[in-house]
Amino acid sequence: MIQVTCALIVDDQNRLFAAQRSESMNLPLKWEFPGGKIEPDETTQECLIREIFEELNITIKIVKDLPTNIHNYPTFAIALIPFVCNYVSGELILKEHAQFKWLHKNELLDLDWAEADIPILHHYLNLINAKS
Ligand SMILES: Nc1nc2c([nH]c(=O)n2[C@H]2C[C@H](O)[C@@H](COP(=O)(O)OP(=O)(O)OP(=O)(O)O)O2)c(=O)[nH]1
Repeated sequence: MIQVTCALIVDDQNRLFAAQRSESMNLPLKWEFPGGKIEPDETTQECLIREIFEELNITIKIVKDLPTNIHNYPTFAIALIPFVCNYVSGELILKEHAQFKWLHKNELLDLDWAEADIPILHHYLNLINAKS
């Protein structure tokens, strides 16, 4: 099973960052939380900070971990390890994705998400709805 970290990056208006995978990637044009596969000898947090810098050219701060979601796609299985994060610095430049959006909570479910992300999105929405 591949271990993949992903970032739920929240801005100061409580919008969440969503990125669309490009046509040439696995799961083409699906929306996801940016991140990537854990390399040997790095922690999940180190992986996520590295991946976000590689993919988006920004530095983030990890705020909180959310429960890992195990998902079986038809051809592979994934353990998707999510973290709530804040933007710290850097100009946002898309290095791999087709496009991105900053979305309010009521807009998030309209996107065509990668299947493994959907339980994570619901967990996040339950958390913030419980707070408000
Ligand atoms: N990054 C990321 N990948 C996801 C998410 N949901 C989901 O099913 N995936 C899948 C898509 C890919 O098959 C796999 C992650 O691969 P990736 O291509 O993004 O990661 P990577 O940059 O480390 O990969 P690579 O180019 O080194 O092969 O996990 C998600 O929210 N974020």
